[in-house]
Amino acid sequence: MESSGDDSIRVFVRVRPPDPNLDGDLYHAHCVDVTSATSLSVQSRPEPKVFTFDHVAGMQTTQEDVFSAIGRPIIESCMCGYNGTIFAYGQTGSGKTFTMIGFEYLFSLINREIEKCGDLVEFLCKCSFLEIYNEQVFDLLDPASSGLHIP
Ligand SMILES: Nc1ncnc2c1ncn2[C@@H]1O[C@H](COP(=O)(O)OP(=O)(O)OP(=O)(O)O)[C@@H](O)[C@H]1O
Repeated sequence: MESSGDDSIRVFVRVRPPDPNLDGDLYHAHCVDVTSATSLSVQSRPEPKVFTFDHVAGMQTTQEDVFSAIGRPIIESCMCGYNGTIFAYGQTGSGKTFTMIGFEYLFSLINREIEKCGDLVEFLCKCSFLEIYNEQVFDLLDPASSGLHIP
């Protein structure tokens, strides 16, 4: 999801390629077709169901493509003082972690600002990894975490 510009929430779908370890028929079986840059169709009877989103990225999409479409605009608007959230949602193994990893661009923009402004600016970056599983929130950076309380 992307929050920036005119729309407060944007929904971006990434269709992941099949696991290369799957054997023959399973590898080639699929039930989702990307029909345009904003729609996909899911096989169902009697006819496929079409869903539309702000953006649909097919199996060939690279990390760079996803980053340009989602990460870069959010990071740039954060550097202008706006709040931004990228939230990955999907079933186990659907590629949330794979898609979200990589923070270098944010740090390169911070370094650029520091070089420009020196001591006049200060940046604070915090990072947390949380998992919501079976309606419980886990801190993935704290192995002792056993379900965080939400007030
Ligand atoms: N677009 C992709 N292209 C190639 N491999 C992918 C892609 N997306 C995910 N994978 C691979 O699929 C596996 C599962 O992905 P990942 O761990 O990111 O899923 P997840 O949604 O974070 O799962 P979980 O909810 O269980 O943590 C990993 O081995 C990852 O490398």
